[in-house]
Amino acid sequence: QPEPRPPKEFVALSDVDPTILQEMRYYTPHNFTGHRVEGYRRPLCLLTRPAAEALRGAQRALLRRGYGLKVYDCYRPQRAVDDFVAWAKDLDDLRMKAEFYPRVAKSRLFLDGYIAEKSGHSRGSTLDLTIVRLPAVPTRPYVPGEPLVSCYAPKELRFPDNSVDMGTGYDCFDTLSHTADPRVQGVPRANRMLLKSLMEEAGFVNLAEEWWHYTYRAEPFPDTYFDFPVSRRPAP
Ligand SMILES: C[C@@H](N)C(=O)N[C@H](C)C(=O)O
Ligand SMILES: [Zn+2]
Repeated sequence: QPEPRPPKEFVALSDVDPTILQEMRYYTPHNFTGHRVEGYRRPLCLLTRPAAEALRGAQRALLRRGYGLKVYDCYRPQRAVDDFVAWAKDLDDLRMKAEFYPRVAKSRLFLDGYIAEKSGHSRGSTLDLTIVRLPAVPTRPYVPGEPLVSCYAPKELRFPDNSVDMGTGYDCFDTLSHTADPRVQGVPRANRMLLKSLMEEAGFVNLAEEWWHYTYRAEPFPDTYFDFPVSRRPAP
């Protein structure tokens, strides 16, 4: 049985805006599961065309200020979500807890809204992203088994990320990641609010539990959860 390919309404973000940086975490073991997630065949950001074009608008506004966007996750196949669900059932696998959910019980991650069994990402118009000061400083790869540092430690102690300081790292499952958490003040709060205002201006809506998660309001597939793997469309 041949694998389903991306429908024609989906584009590679790099074809729409090659200036947006990409660090596709679920293609790598540097994520809350500690393994490459099912369905990520390539380190690619796929989105529906309207969402990608709207994102290009936000990027243009940011480039004028000497900053740019970096995406961590875009379209996420349902099989990847199912992989998250299977991982969550194994309560003994706490490999990545010390970095990604030090204060939250693994059994609470779905209940507390940090991961969804039916995710907007699978509809193709949701993405996780941050802001990077340009020129972007190169980052190093994560080495499986290396000592982990909490995602809410001060930025200089966390795993290196060329993102501006958002108060926590990406996929930090903690109330400190709630976009409007009052304990986050000063520069990190201003950075979150800059991302929020840019993204809202471009037509996206934020998830209150995660400063990095946005959905395009006028998404073309509001009821469809796709399951094709992350790979390029064949050339026509
Ligand atoms: C897992 C995290 N990056 C995320 O996207 N969470 C939301 C709730 C989702 O799974 O849709
Ligand atoms: Zn997300």
